[in-house]
Amino acid sequence: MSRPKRRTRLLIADDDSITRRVLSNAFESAGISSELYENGEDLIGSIHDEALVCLLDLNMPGKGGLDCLSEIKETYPMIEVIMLTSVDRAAEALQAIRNGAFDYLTKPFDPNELIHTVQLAMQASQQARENQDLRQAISMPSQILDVKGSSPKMKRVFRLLDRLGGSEDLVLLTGESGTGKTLLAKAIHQKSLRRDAPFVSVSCPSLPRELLESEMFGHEKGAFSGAINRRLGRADLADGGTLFLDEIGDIPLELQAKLLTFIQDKSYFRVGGEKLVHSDVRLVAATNRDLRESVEKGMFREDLYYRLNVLPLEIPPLRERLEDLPDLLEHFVSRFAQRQRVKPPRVDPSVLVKLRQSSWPGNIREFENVVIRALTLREREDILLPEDFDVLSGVKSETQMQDDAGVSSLAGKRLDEIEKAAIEQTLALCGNKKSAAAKMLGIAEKSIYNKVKKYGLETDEGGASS
Ligand SMILES: Nc1ncnc2c1ncn2[C@@H]1O[C@H](COP(=O)(O)OP(=O)(O)OP(=O)(O)O)[C@@H](O)[C@H]1O
Repeated sequence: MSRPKRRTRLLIADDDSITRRVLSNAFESAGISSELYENGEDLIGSIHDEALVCLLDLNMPGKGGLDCLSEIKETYPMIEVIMLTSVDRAAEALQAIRNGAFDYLTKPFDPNELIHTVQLAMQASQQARENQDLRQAISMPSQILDVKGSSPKMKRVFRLLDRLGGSEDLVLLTGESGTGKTLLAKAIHQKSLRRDAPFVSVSCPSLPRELLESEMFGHEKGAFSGAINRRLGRADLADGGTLFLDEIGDIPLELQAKLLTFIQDKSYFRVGGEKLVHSDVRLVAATNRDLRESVEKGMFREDLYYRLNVLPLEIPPLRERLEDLPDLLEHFVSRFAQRQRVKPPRVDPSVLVKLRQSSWPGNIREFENVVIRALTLREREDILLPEDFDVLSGVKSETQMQDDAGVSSLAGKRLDEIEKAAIEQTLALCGNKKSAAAKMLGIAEKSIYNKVKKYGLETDEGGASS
């Protein structure tokens, strides 16, 4: 899978060709490529949302720098604009700052100042985008959640869920990967009085400790190199709603004390901050680890374990509730058809007989993926047949990498190629959930993030929240 080529991040408009050349050479030598335009109209006509910074000559014929600035800020508020001007027009440059420009530079340019200012503006723009991404990670609970299942084990879960929804207490969801903990966390939120406020999730193991702390609790400007602005954390963003702490069993030991205080008082310090911040959140946590065992191994604080374990809710693995398969199958078939805007195919009764034969180690996530694959590749439009699921065994043997045929076909291959293919296929099987894929592959979640980066397997998966 090759990544799309990144578009140029710095756009420059100046009607003077010598200035354009000087600027372009200076940035080139600093490793920053730029796009050059002779006037403001051309720059505005070519601007794109991957641009981080625009350098605009204040005094261009036609559309001047100030006009361009207001158009850019209106359409792309996160692109930073730096004005280029002569010393005698400083008053106009100040007006530009008041209108939202990041800074201004006077001709002749000092190359170091030029590059430094552009780098700062690029960081600021990137930071603004990250903050926006963070806001988008908040899923407003507008859709009705379809939690399926009619097995006695799921009926018990639903009964408990009804009782828990009304309470404000922390709920701990436990269960294997793919059993539906995230979906149930959202259901708990929807059943609560906080349902119209945000549901915000944070995935504990996907980031190194420092970043995770900043992701959860935010940071103040200057907290560490690169922290050029205050950044809100997920705890801030969940104010009034529910904060879902996914994979809490993987939270680094050094952060557990801060989390304990947060759970008890709902207050915290942003990284580098001195003011105690309060957020009115309801907490739901999830783990697929045995936390008791982690406590015994010294990897999890005992006080935090007791604090979390007040309202535990165990979600059973799919193999213990195969009675749910018909409901789940019908659900995924009709959802698939809805999304494709087609009539759902009939399901041959022997499909279920076949599906019952698996133990579904990847639980509902695996089941969902298998059903979607079968629907996509099915022979006949009007009916889903057991043969359409033959791909099922193929997928399994690839991911388990256990069967002899698989092993012999690997002989002589480069190890990194095998690793890349294994990761790619397992991610596909797990709906691009890195945590689930890491578990299946028996590697730490941090490693899968590193390897995905190394092999260029980045996808559109829901960032830190998944
Ligand atoms: N009871 C259910 N009814 C319908 N869909 C379900 C049900 N349970 C899970 N799913 C679907 O299965 C997929 C996996 O569920 P989810 O992400 O909630 O699992 P999880 O336990 O949080 O996994 P992980 O531990 O790996 O994060 C999702 O697409 C979810 O919508």
